[in-house]
This record gives sequence, C-alpha cells and structure tokens, in this order.
Amino acid sequence: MTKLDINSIQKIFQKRAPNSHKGNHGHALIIAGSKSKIGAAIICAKACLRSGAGLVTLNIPKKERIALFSSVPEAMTEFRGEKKNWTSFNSFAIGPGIGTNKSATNLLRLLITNVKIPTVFDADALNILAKNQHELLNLPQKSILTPHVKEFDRLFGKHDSESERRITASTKAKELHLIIILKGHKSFITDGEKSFENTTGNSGLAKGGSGDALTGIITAFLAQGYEPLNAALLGVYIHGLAADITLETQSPESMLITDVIDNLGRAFKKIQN
Ligand SMILES: NC(=O)C1=CN([C@@H]2O[C@H](COP(=O)(O)OP(=O)(O)OC[C@H]3O[C@@H](n4cnc5c(N)ncnc54)[C@H](OP(=O)(O)O)[C@@H]3O)[C@@H](O)[C@H]2O)[C@@H](O)CC1
Ligand SMILES: Nc1ncnc2c1ncn2[C@@H]1O[C@H](COP(=O)(O)OP(=O)(O)O)[C@@H](O)[C@H]1O
Ligand SMILES: [Mg+2]
Repeated sequence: MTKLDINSIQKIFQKRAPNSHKGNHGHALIIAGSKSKIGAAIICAKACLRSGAGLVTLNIPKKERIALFSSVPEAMTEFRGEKKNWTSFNSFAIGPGIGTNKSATNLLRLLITNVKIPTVFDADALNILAKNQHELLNLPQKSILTPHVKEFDRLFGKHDSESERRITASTKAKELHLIIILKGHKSFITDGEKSFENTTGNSGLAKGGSGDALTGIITAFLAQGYEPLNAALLGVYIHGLAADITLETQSPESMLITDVIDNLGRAFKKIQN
C-alpha cells in the first residue's frame, strides 16, 4: 500500500492550458438531491465547479430548482423524470441525497443501462446497489464507488475491523473492475491491483456534506479526462488538503464544507508547485 503524498499527486495533476475553452474541460452530469436533501446537490455541484469542470448540469426534482438557481448559478439544470440525452456528458455522478425509493432505483437502473463510461456512485446510489446486488456486475468498468464505513458494510457485508474492510475493498475492486474509495479518517483507495492511503484531511470533515463535495470533485476530474484511478487519488487528496488549509481560519468544530470548497483554490495552488 502506498501513502499518498504531494509528490505523487503532483505527478498526476495536469495544468490547464492557457488557451483552453470550456469544451476542453468536460461536461459533468450530477444526479443528486431530493426534497429534503437539495443541499447535497448544491454542495456536489459547487465542488465540481471549483474543481475545473467546463460545464456542470445538475439533475434535480423540478420543484427544488429555485434553491439551486440562487446558490449555484453557474450550474445548469435538468429535471428528474424528464427524457435525457446521456450522450452530451463526459462524466457522471449519482447518489448524494437522491433517496432509495422506487423512482431513485429506476433512475439508477436507467443510468446503468445508458452510460458506459466510468461513473461515480455515492451515498444513496450505494444503498440502492446494496439492495440490488446483481446490478454491481453491470456498472461501467472503472467506475468509482465512494462508501463510508456503513455504506461499505451495507454493500459487502458486516466487517469487524478497518483492515478486514480494506481486504474486501481490494478483492471486490478486482473482481468487479471498479475503483473503491473506503472513506474515513484515512481514506483507502484501491483498484484491486494498487492500493493507497490518504494523508490529508481532518475531523472538520466529520460533518454532513463532506462526502457530497468529494463526489463533485472526483466527477470534475473525470470530466477533464483523468484516468479514473488518478481522478480518485487526486480527488481524495485535494479534498483533504482544502480541509487542512481551512484549519488556518476555522477550527474543526466550526468548519463548514462550504469553507472547504472555497479553499479548493488554495489547495490547487499548493499542488501546482
Ligand atoms: N445537506 C444535505 O442535503 C445532506 C445530505 N446527505 C445525504 O443524506 C443521505 C444519507 O447519508 P448519510 O451518510 O448521512 O446516512 P447513512 O448512510 O445512514 O450513514 C450515516 C451513518 O454512517 C456511519 N458512519 C459514517 N461514516 C462513518 C465512519 N467514517 N466511521 C464509522 N461510521 C461511520 C454512522 O453510523 P453510526 O456509527 O452512528 O451508527 C453515521 O451515523 C445521503 O444521500 C447523503 O448524500 C448527507 O450527506 C448530509 C448532508
Ligand atoms: N476525521 C476525519 N478525518 C479525515 N477525513 C474525514 C474525517 N471524517 C470524515 N472525513 C471525510 O469526510 C467525508 C465524509 O463523507 P460522508 O460520510 O459520505 O459524508 P456525507 O454523506 O455527509 O457528505 C469523507 O471523504 C471522509 O474521508
Ligand atoms: Mg456520503
């Protein structure tokens, strides 16, 4: 297992070309949020925009659109249940705050049927997969699963220790051709061949919404054309680094994920040499 340090991250990171345009940086589609969880969608979209995606479209329930327009005007929207054109996007994420009811389950199935490029599956998408295990075999290869401990055990069965979870994560990543990020204090990232442990982040991230931001960040890197494993490594590292930078102005108690997203810019500057 390799500990993720700044040197390995600097090798992965690709600078933006000075003459680039939005079309060069990909179009991300984020399927997130529901009536009581629209915040998850807003956090995810903001983090995605702050991580370099050229365009971000959020799929949300139509009733929730006002909240979104006022908080993330940079994001475009499409509405849950309306007919979609899957081919316009370069990366996809599904799960934060979508719930696990029948329509969320059908939407996840629709995505799996139509999308053949690596996708980020988080939160309720993982809870739906846990209840529909056969669908794990149908996910696009090199998709990225981002479970916390409880989601991990829902997916792959109860474990007694973190070390046992890490062994299962590697085995399942290899067997299912996926990348698994087992999130926690020191997140573990594996593609079944290589495994990594993150070294950034702090307990200020132990708050609702932190994982939703990570999903947005990784989705932005996929949109920009990073290899899925590199998108996962860079995403986990920079998410934690932005939280560490936030400690300069906030305590772990007072830190908000919005503060962390606002500090992504400083984190990018740190890894750019
Ligand atoms: N603003 C919004 O709209 C927000 C929307 N959100 C959305 O809500 C949905 C539900 O997501 P969720 O993760 O809160 O619920 P759930 O899967 O039951 O897990 C919670 C339990 O898991 C455990 N646990 C977690 N980490 C652990 C660890 N490292 N180590 C050990 N245990 C750990 C811990 O369980 P405990 O130990 O307390 O038994 C914890 O209580 C989802 O779609 C999400 O995107 C949220 O993001 C919040 C902001
Ligand atoms: N004590 C901690 N130290 C470092 N990182 C943490 C800590 N607690 C949580 N995190 C990070 O915060 C994120 C939490 O994700 P998750 O539990 O899915 O949150 P949510 O679903 O509420 O958005 C993960 O990336 C995790 O690694
Ligand atoms: Mg989560």
